[in-house]
Formats: sequence, structure tokens, C-alpha cells
Amino acid sequence: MESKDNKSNRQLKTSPCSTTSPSVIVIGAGFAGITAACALHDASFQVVLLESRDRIGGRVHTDYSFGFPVDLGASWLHGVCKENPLAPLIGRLGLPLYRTSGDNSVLYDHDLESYALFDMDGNQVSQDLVTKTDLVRQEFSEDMSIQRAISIVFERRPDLRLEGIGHKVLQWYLCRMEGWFAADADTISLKCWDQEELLPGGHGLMVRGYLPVINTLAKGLDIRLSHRVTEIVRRNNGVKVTVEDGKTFVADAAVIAIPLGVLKSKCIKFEPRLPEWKEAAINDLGVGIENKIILHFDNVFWPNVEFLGVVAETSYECSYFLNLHKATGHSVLVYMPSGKLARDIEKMSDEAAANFAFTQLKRILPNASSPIQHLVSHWGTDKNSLGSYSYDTVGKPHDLYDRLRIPVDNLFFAGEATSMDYPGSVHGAYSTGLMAAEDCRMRVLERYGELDLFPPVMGEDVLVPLLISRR
Ligand SMILES: Cc1cc2nc3c(=O)[nH]c(=O)nc-3n(C[C@H](O)[C@H](O)[C@H](O)COP(=O)(O)OP(=O)(O)OC[C@H]3O[C@@H](n4cnc5c(N)ncnc54)[C@H](O)[C@@H]3O)c2cc1C
Repeated sequence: MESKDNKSNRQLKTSPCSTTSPSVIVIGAGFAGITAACALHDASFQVVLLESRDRIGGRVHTDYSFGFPVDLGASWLHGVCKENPLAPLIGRLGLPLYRTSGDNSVLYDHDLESYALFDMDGNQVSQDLVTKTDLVRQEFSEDMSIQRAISIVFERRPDLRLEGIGHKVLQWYLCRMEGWFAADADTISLKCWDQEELLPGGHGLMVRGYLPVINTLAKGLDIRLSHRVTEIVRRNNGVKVTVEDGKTFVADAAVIAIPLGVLKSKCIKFEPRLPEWKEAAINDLGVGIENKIILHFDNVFWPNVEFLGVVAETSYECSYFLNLHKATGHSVLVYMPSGKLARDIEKMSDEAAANFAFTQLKRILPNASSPIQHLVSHWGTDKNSLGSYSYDTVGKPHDLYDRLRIPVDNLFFAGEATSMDYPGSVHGAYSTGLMAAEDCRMRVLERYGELDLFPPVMGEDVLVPLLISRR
């Protein structure tokens, strides 16, 4: 499929249809791209996967530099249940999950019994106050930001306005919601924020990291690392894809599984241009930032709870730490800023970012010992992601996810931002990879007139129970 022809000619000179089996180029070796490549490989397609980084996984990135696995990107299976499309694979691999929180945690991501909340002076917030803030959840018809909606509730019902510690707890709730969407509350759509399908079963941490799952899917695939795609040409008889060093690849079709942030940046030239409706969907869907600052300590000095929260006057000043010790036995806390705070922290050096996170921790635990190691993610500025995950912005329709997914001629689209049901998640990326592969298979084989020749090879349909724990 590799071609020496670098010119953007009207017809692709190497006719992909003259090869014995249909061919596809998959762009992006994240969860969606690898899943699509794996499915098409199983359906007897010639598959080449082009990946800009020198590693696979994309926003799934398990780091081993501490001597044990730590996820810098995704780390939870959202929806620990058999309906989760990823559950059979995780079950078959025997990978343990640690459930940090149960059902009914839609708005604020996690159920509240899992938290120990403190104010900035180190006083613990009573659970009673936490439950009272539930009252601000009200129904609105016209679209507006979540932040605006809360202000309206207060205008209509001043008696609900919280003061002092109650106000701070509300800000902390907002901070958690901002983490779920990786965006600030004044940009999140009230109309669409709850349109995603939340699977039952709560949230399970991948105790050994996500990498073993992606490695399994990637086995046997022709993956070209450090191949950054710069141009995609489509013609009736196939596609031609050019990478940074000028090398070109031709095939019957392409599956584009790169992040929404990268598509927004227009660093890939489409020839001819993508249709207007597709460009509009790319522009209109939001992409937010959430980062992880991972602090490794030589001892455990914090309470034995899943999360530590710091409440403050504004959601920007609130903090949220995941206690990995509970799930993995390693003395690690993960600080997770999102939205504007995450953007501001990305401007700092890694050292300064780790110090910032540690300073937040010292506010509630003044005797905290300094971390011995740290890791800092940069999902917002990394040119391979340019954001953490997609979300609905104010005034834009929720079907943007579907518009992003709909194929254009022989180009098929996959990735978390193309998932109507499960945007911003690993299982969403996985299911769109399967969908794009199936659409591509059908379309290409129609052209070959050989629809029956390449039945998809389905994975075994045996359901293996998930290994779930909560100490
Ligand atoms: C901090 C953080 C925490 C998260 N936590 C969770 C969680 O706990 N649970 C969960 O379900 N989800 C979580 N997510 C979301 C989840 O990680 C993503 O939804 C999912 O991994 C996206 O997969 P993808 O295949 O769509 O995209 P990606 O994984 O980003 O894959 C796209 C690939 O395209 C490559 N690429 C980019 N540009 C080019 C180019 N020009 N040419 C070739 N290749 C290119 C990239 O390098 C990348 O490998 C989290 C994300 C972040 C950032």
C-alpha cells in the first residue's frame, strides 16, 4: 500500500482495487483506531495503521517509570457492567477493577460517600451539608451554561443560596462537574450535559492500567509509529494519505481516528475539502482539558478514602485528589485539574506543576511529606491530542457527535468525539472503532461486489465476569 507517488493527481495511480484483498489506512493508533484496524484485519482487509507518536494508545497512556503502572490518561471503566462494550474484553484478560464509586453519580461524577471534604483551613465538611447542595439541581428549558442555570435558581429561590462552607461545597461540586466534562461550568450546555448514556455499575479503576487492553487489540497489526499524517486525498477509486516526511500510502478507504482537537487545528489537509456540515461539526463541538499530576510518596499520610477534596470560594480554587493507594497499594495521589485551571497549569514547568499540586495538598494536610517522584500530563498542548475529550458547548445540538461520525465518501470517522452514546470515554472510542470498521467493510466490499467473501471474524461471545473489588 505504500506508494512512491507524492503528487496529488486527480486519479490515484496505484489502483487499490487491483490488489487481491481490500485495503484500508487507519489514522491514529488510539483505542478507536486500533479497534477499527483490528476488526478490519479480522475481516481480511490489508490494514496499515499510521500513528504520529512513537507509542500506541493515544489518550490511554500507562506509565511504568515509578516501577508500577500509572495511567496519565484514562484510568476508569465508566460503567462496570456487562452492557459496557469493553467489559467482555477486560473480563477475558482477567484484569482487576477497583470500584471507586457506584451508580447515580451523573452530575458530579462520583458518589459522595467516597469523599472526605475539607475547607482551606483543614476543617472537614459534614456530609449533611453535602447532601443539601443537591437542591440546586433544577429543570430549565432554554439552553444556557450550567453556571448561568445555577445563578437563575438562586435568583428565583434566594433561600437556596448557600453561604460560607455550603457555598464552598457547591463550588467543589462544580469543580467535579468541570472535571467530568474537562471544561468550565460557564461553557457547558445545560440542555445537553446529561445526554450521554450512563451505564450502570459505577466507575472501576483499571488497577493494572489500560495498556494491557490496547496491547491485546494491537497484536499482529501493521502499525507505523512516528508517521504523522499531513494530507488526505480522496477519489472515487480510493484514498491517498501523505505523512510528514512525504511518504504516501494508498488504499480503498481510510478510517480517521484522530482527536477532535487535532481535526480542529486543521493541521491535516483534506483534498477535496470536507463538506461544510462536517467542518461545522468539527468547529462546534467542544473539546476540554483535564490533566493529571501524579505524586509518588514514600509513605501514606492521608486518610483511607478513595478521594480527597478541597473546597474553596470558587471552583477554580477547589482541588480533587484520587488516592491510588486504596486501589493499588502504592503510595500515590493523583491531582486532577480541569478547564481554565488545567490550561493555566500547563503553562508551568513539570516541577512547578507538581509543587502547585503539593501546595494544595499541604493546605489540608500540613504535615505532608514531599513527593519522591512526579509525573505531569499535557493533554491540552500535546500536538497529538490538543485537548482531553469532547463536550457539549452552549447552544449547539447534541447530534454533532453523530455528524462527526458520518462517513464522507470513502473516509470513515471514529474516536470518542464521534460517539453519540458514550462521548469522552474509552468504551465510546472502542464502540466507534467497531462502527467505523463495519461501515468501511460494507462500503468497500460493495464496490468489490464480494460482500459474502469476507465475513467479519467475531470475538468469542463468552461473557467472563469482571474482577471487581472495593477494599
Ligand atoms: C486525563 C484524561 C483522563 C481520562 N479519563 C478517562 C477515564 O477514566 N475513563 C474513560 O473512559 N475515558 C477517560 N478519558 C477519555 C479517553 O482517554 C478517551 O476518550 C479515549 O482514550 C480516546 O480514544 P481515541 O481513540 O478517540 O483518541 P486517542 O486515544 O487520542 O487516539 C488518537 C490517536 O491519533 C494520533 N494522532 C494525532 N494526530 C495524528 C496525525 N496527524 N497522524 C497520525 N496520528 C495522529 C494520536 O497520537 C493518538 O494516538 C480520559 C482522557 C484524559 C485525557
